[in-house]
Amino acid sequence: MSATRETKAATEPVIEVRELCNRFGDHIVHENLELDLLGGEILGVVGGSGTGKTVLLRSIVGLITPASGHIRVFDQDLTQLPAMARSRIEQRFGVLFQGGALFTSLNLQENIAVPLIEHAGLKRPEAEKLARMKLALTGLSPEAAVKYPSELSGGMVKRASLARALALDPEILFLDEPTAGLDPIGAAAFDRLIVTLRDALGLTVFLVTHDLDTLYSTCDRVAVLSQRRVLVADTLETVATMEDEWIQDYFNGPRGRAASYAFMDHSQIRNQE
Ligand SMILES: Nc1ncnc2c1ncn2[C@@H]1O[C@H](COP(=O)(O)OP(=O)(O)OP(=O)(O)O)[C@@H](O)[C@H]1O
Repeated sequence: MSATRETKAATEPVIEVRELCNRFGDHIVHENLELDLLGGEILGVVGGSGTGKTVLLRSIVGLITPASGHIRVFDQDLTQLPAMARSRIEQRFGVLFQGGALFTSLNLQENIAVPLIEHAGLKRPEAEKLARMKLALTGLSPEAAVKYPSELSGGMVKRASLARALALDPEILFLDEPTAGLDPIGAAAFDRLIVTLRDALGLTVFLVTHDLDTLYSTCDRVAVLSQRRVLVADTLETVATMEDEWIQDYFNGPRGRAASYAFMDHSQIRNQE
């Protein structure tokens, strides 16, 4: 856990994934995968390329139907629910996809107004007013609200996409590689924004990332995907000491050590010197 911010105690699981199997033809991605997401936590999901992090996220949010297994959210098994009931639960999710997935033909406030009109039944002027508030929440100015995605920097696109993910006041936020493509300063600012929003809005966050700085600066726990399952889900300190080749290369290779050192508090650094 980062020494730079206070840990908010995670409580009961809000998502329980059990015996999850996903396959594409002969290619088995997950086999009896088990994972809990605890209320109020930021859970980092890491693993080598192709280990199925995005497939796991997409299975939970309902974009992939698993071959078998159970995904219990707020004590209801999504794999057993009729479509309407499932959709009601999914409306409590906000998702930031890789690349942002904004509509290129709409400006930012129109983009964020779409879910407010479609799912919350708001009229366009109210929806766009609320959209501007959501944009402000993610640090974007009123001037940015009338810009089109092509007119924005990568960091602004990420913030706007986050504003859209927050449009319907979700309880659980899913982020797929939120800092990919951002420069280190933009990425660090985005990391801080995630923690601030989690604390201010009481969110629970499922965060897929390769970014070690993001893990150290935001996550309460880390889940490592390997060999078609979750190898371990625990605090960074515990995970980083596990005797597993990928974990050791990732957390204790040069980049991992640099990230860990950067987020240690100074007394820990002094004790090591
Ligand atoms: N729609 C699909 N059809 C066929 N195979 C798929 C599909 N979606 C994902 N896969 C395969 O499932 C595996 C896991 O993909 P996934 O995108 O979840 O990996 P990942 O861990 O998120 O990787 P990365 O870190 O590179 O983004 C990959 O081998 C991928 O090719």
